[in-house]
Amino acid sequence: MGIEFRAVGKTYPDGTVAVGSFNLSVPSHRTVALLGSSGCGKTTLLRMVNRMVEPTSGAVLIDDEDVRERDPVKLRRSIGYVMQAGGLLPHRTVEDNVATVPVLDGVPRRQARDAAAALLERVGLDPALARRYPAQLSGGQQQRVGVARALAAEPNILLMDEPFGAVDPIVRRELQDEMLRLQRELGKTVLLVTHDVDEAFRLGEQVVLLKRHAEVAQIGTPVELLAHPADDFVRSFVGGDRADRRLTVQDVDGRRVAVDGDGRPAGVLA
Ligand SMILES: Nc1ncnc2c1ncn2[C@@H]1O[C@H](COP(=O)(O)OP(=O)(O)OP(=O)(O)O)[C@@H](O)[C@H]1O
Repeated sequence: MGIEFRAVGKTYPDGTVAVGSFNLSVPSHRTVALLGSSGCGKTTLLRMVNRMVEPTSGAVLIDDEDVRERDPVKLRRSIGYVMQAGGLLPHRTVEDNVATVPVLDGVPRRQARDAAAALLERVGLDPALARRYPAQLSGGQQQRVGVARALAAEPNILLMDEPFGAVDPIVRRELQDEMLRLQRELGKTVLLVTHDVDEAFRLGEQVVLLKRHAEVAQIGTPVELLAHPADDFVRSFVGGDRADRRLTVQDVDGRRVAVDGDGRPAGVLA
């Protein structure tokens, strides 16, 4: 399932221009990261895919069909959506949070709960946590539940809005690794929003770096953005001018060690 943005614009009723005119093709089974500073329009773009926000110009297509042709409720249920801090329902248990959409879609509750238990395991959670409420979980566990919930309706498309933003860097890294593992197994079409360069580079096969009004500064693989930044804005955003990204090689007793611009070792070359 591919997603296409065709000259999409969004001006909110109060006159705020969130998105000028945005074009992008997200191929099936790929992970594309929308990267940019706060307020550049990332969330607005993401929400136009599942019609939580309607564009004021242009169109969003899924598999060549304009999403406006689709019933918004059905469309939303058919697309996984992972929000910052999990976005869980506080008064429902973990298993019921995960089972909510399948039950709405007509799956018997018992069956949906069994499927939820399997999904919790799949995202690396102990099924014993299924009966807890979200507040009884750590931030990282809540975010894993958020991913399980988004996967519960077996969507082909997964939208992720700063999904791992609310946890410390170590847990964040674990969640990113888990996401990469899951994505290798599942091969969903993933559109991810983040303001974190490292997250975009770790998870995104393609990275779309945005300026204000969702103007595209550059689209490319992480390697392309680092090696061939289109301009100073891109170079500065991706850290090409940052000492901790600039590596040199030093010979240490016959082994080649990569050292960053501040002299800290970054790794050993094989
Ligand atoms: N409902 C709304 N009404 C008016 N303006 C809005 C609305 N939602 C967002 N905006 C504005 O549109 C612009 C883009 O917002 P958006 O949330 O898409 O950006 P973002 O890149 O996701 O930012 P962040 O990373 O801070 O969430 C901002 O200027 C924001 O204030």
